[in-house]
Amino acid sequence: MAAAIIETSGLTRSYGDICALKPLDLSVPEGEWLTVMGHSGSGKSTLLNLLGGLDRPSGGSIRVRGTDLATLTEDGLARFRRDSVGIIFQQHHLIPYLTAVENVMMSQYFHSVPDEAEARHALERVGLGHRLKNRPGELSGGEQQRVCIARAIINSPRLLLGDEPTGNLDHKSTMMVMELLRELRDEERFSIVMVTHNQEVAAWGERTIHMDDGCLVREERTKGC
Ligand SMILES: Nc1ncnc2c1ncn2[C@@H]1O[C@H](COP(=O)(O)OP(=O)(O)OP(=O)(O)O)[C@@H](O)[C@H]1O
Repeated sequence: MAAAIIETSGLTRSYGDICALKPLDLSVPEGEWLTVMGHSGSGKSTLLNLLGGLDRPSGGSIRVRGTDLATLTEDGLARFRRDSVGIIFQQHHLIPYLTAVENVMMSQYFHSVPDEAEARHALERVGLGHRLKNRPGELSGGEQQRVCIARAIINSPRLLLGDEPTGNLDHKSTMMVMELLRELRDEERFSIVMVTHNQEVAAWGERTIHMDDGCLVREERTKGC
């Protein structure tokens, strides 16, 4: 059995008197593709934000590759986000007046040093070698999401988090993005945790957990890709 990349114990998150995440024990083996499903408001984004070090737990522990995120300082958490995770959201959050390659270089700037050749290479890997100089408004929704994937993988993260990354895409673009994620994951062997409402998207993962009212209520093995 592979070592765990994620290990949570009694993990909780409350916002005032709203308990968005109730004590959660979750273990994700290195290399697993895990899907998170559940109704709106069931705590999926709350969990993903905690795993990505974008938010801090109210209680319990959360270890990613052995590091207890609750013990990190703000700087330590920023380093964790920079070095260990890549995150893709439903909204692409690209800078509208920068080209595709400049958008990827902007994220390199926060990681280390912008390197245009490396940014071009990342865009070529996601099939956008011919759209390097286009701005987000000139790209389709699927292409914009591929820029986001290039941006998320530029630093070779061990964990890729997706919060409804295909939520705004039509079926064809969704399948292209999923195929791309599968290829990249086969090459890089990173782990994936992906929130989705789409059963077809969930089938690409190896395990699905179902959330309801802040609790993990059920899990199942899925087909995998
Ligand atoms: N910053 C916040 N402040 C207050 N309440 C919040 C905050 N973030 C989330 N919540 C509440 O926590 C609960 C879980 O929210 P969360 O966003 O995790 O749900 P979700 O399953 O991702 O929903 P959706 O599918 O609609 O995105 C909800 O009741 C939500 O209103």
